Amino acid sequence: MTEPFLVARNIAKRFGALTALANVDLEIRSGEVLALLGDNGAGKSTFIKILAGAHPPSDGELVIEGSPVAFSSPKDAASSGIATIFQELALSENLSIAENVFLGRELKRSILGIPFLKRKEMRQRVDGLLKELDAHISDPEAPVGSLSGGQRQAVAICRALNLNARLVIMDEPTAALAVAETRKVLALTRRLAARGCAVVLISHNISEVFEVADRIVVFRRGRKVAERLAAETNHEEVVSLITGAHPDVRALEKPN
Ligand SMILES: Nc1ncnc2c1ncn2[C@@H]1O[C@H](COP(=O)(O)OP(=O)(O)OP(=O)(O)O)[C@@H](O)[C@H]1O
Repeated sequence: MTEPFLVARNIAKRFGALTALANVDLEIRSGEVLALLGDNGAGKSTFIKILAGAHPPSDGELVIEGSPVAFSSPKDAASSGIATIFQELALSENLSIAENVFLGRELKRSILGIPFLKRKEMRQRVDGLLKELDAHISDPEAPVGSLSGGQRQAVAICRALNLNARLVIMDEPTAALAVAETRKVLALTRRLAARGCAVVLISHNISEVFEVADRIVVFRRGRKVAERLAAETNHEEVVSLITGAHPDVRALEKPN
């Protein structure tokens, strides 16, 4: 088996007296969609915020391709190849797709000391990424504000790929989408993995998770309580792992 892209070892996060995460060990592999499931408050968001450099862990370490990393900001995580696509997407409504994809890192050339944007090159790069993702957008010059929810997800994914992301974390990407758009975003998720990215997907929709995930990890009360290959589990078992009715979880949670 290939080396994982990222290993989380014994991760804990405390907020004052509250333990949001404890003893989380997890491997995230390139080319794989890993779904993170768990009830409200299980610790999923806290965990991805640690991966994304938004929170430092209270304990434990993250190791990327064999080397320990310590992020002090989301920028640090981004330079290690980690991109997070939060539900809000953080796109600029009145800018075009290419402008959004290159925001803050525009390609420029200098003529007689005056900087000019390399618009054509940026547009070509974005067209290439959209094509690779099989995302059809009829007018790439249109402002992002006029795009559908699924198309916006595609733009956010293009931005991540343009930053050379090796791990893309998607937080409930389909929560606000209609059925047809959901299908497209799930297909995009698979294509990211096929391209060699590691993908972590947070979702509350178990059927959707079975459509795209290779592996399923369940968090409960701040702990990782189960890890399964999607092909070796089923909807019913996953529900019982989330609710704690599963015998494995009951054994873990039994008071000493
Ligand atoms: N910044 C914070 N300060 C204090 N407590 C926090 C903070 N962030 C999260 N928590 C607490 O940590 C625990 C885990 O929350 P987290 O948001 O990670 O869960 P979740 O699994 O993502 O849930 P949801 O699906 O509702 O987003 C909760 O008890 C939450 O109240």
